[in-house]
Amino acid sequence: MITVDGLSKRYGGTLAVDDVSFTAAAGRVTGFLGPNGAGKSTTMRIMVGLTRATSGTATIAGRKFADLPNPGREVGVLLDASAQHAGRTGREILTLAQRLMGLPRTRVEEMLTAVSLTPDEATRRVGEYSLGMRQRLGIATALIGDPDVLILDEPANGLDPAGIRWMRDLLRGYADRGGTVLLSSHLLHEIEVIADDIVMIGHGRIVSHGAKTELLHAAGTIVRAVDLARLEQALTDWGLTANATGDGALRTDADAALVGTVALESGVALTELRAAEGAGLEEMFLELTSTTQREGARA
Ligand SMILES: Nc1ncnc2c1ncn2[C@@H]1O[C@H](COP(=O)(O)OP(=O)(O)OP(=O)(O)O)[C@@H](O)[C@H]1O
Repeated sequence: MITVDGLSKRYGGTLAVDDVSFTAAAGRVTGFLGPNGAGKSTTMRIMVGLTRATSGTATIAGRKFADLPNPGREVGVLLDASAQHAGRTGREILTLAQRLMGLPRTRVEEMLTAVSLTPDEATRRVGEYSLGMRQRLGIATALIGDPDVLILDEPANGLDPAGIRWMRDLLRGYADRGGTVLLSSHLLHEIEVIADDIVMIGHGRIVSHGAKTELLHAAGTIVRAVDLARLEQALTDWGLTANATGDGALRTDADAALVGTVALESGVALTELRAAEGAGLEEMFLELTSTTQREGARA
């Protein structure tokens, strides 16, 4: 289990991580989702002791990374697949990790097989690897010590759809055996496909956290009416919040039965009434992404 408690990181005038708290549970794949610059990498770097927090703590199974006696046996880490030594072969990189952690030599071949790097690929220098191959090698390095916890920053970058499916199955199996997985992505779809739980971060702050199924189903109701303005007024009069979706509908947090009752009482004819599956999470994420891009354009 990973526990992040009140974590903040300030770089000069930038509050990169702002009072972030969440847990990543054993047996679950937790997706850490946020647009570029949201604070994911900084949070993960703090978890593994590469960056010092301004305040707050991050612990793995109750201990700080620096206090773990043989960290690679407890936490598998992949922060930047391109940071591997370009002049070494894949097998050499895994052999170094195997020796450093005091593991049996057989682990190297086991890991090459687990991540589907062929014997030919294993003898090539990493400098010649595609990004997808580097990700596979990085995941092999993270897994070699048979740790209980995995921390992976954007591991799906550079993987093709088949590669993403492969990774999902690998992480699923790992979590089903009791492992804790925290993986980051700036793509909602990737997280939706892979994760059980989602922690969404924007501008350094957690904006949403929960089981994926709950987040996707807590999305409210989409409703259309012949007279949309009258329906919006009626919902507001009932103390409900209704927002225009931009394509001629309203989205409200009220359930469909309540929206139907309001419409009936107000004499408004509905043309559509349905649960807004997934839309809440997606809209929230799109909003975060667009504000980040607008700020990027201003900068
Ligand atoms: N070493 C640093 N010095 C100054 N500012 C930094 C440093 N590292 C990160 N930042 C800033 O902190 C904020 C969060 O960056 P971070 O890399 O954690 O985001 P991210 O969510 O991982 O984004 P990305 O997906 O683009 O890597 C950004 O505004 C970034 O510019």
